[in-house]
Amino acid sequence: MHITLQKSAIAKESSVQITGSKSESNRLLLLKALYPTIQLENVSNSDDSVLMTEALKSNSNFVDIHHAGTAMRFLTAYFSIQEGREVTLTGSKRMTERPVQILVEALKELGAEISYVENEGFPPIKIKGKKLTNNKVSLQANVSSQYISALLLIASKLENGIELTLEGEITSVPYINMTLSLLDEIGVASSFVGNTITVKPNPQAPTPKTLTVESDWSSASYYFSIAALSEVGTKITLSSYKENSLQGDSVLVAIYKHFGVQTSFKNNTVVLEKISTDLKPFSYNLTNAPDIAQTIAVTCFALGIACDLTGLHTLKIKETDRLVALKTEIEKLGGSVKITDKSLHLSASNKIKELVPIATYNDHRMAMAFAPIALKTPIIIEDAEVVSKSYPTFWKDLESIGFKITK
Ligand SMILES: O=C(O)C1=C[C@@H](OP(=O)(O)O)[C@@H](O)[C@H](O)C1
Ligand SMILES: C=C(OP(=O)(O)O)C(=O)O
Repeated sequence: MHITLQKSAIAKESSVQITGSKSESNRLLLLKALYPTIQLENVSNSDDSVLMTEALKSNSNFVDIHHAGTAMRFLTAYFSIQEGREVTLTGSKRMTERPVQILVEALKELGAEISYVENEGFPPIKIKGKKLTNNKVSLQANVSSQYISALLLIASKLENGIELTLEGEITSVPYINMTLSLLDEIGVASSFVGNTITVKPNPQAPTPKTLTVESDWSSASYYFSIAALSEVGTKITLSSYKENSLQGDSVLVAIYKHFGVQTSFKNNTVVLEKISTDLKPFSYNLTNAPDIAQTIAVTCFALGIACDLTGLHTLKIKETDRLVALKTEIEKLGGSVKITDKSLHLSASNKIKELVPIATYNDHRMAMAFAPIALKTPIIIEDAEVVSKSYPTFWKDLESIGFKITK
């Protein structure tokens, strides 16, 4: 479904309720499968979390998790410890191009039995669930933190826990800390010192406990962008958020100050207010928050300012090669972008072409990141339904704050 976003202006004051964090949800869903006394509230309604829930419930020996990267990596670890079960785990065509070798090798070091069904290093994989008896493992930490979180999520169910040595520069660190914090909330002890993470064994179910998932900060990023492109005085209230988030993408609060957006926290909500139009070029290293790269690049383009984004080495193996996708689509709109395999440079420009069809490459974040352009000029978003990977009600929520959308 291709949609057209007419040139829009949003209400002076508006509010949106955003679904739970998909990262927190997919961790907690797995932990709930391991420790059923946990209860969850505000679980994400994203496709990725629905797929995770279904995969954990299913007794089938064939599990397809479509485009869900965290589900692919977390379930690889989960099925490795389901003694006596054999599962073939696969996903979309793109998923069969997203590497899992580092995780598979680490699990094998712990004693897992996993084989590749088609291409060495990539899904589909066949997992024979076993009791894993080793507890020491080292792995390369600069490709995806999801491999590390996957190991940590099952660690407390291993006889001797885990002692994990991280090699090389550690990428997406806040996601590792999120995993450890959630383990802590259910009573699993861990430490992260230098490049070593230790998780203590804990076979016991925690005393019944309800955990409330904070809403998704990556989804909130599109509203930061909308606020940045709106008139001074525009206010958007998002719920349910807290000031001390486990989600690294909450760094948006600091980043969007640069684009004139002031953020305040009030009773589980976050209020974004556009307060100034003083604009300067922007530089930032996004190693800790890769999922907001597209949002920021498009904000800068729409504001007409130059930006230098670094630390983007993980973008090439996400839903699509996001560096190439950003360059291609921003240039269709009239911008000028230079990329390497880990950085993006956008030149300042002051014209945006009208009614350009933006390709989304099965990537929810391409669709959502480009939508705020409609505040400047009409735009077409192709295959707009991709947003359901993380934020199924995105278009409805945009309409509710004043975007004019036609099919
Ligand atoms: O653990 C997680 O929930 C995630 C980790 C990040 O991946 P990488 O560590 O591969 O960068 C992030 O991009 C992804 O959307 C979610
Ligand atoms: C990269 C993402 O997800 P995943 O790796 O879980 O597919 C994302 O949501 O931006």
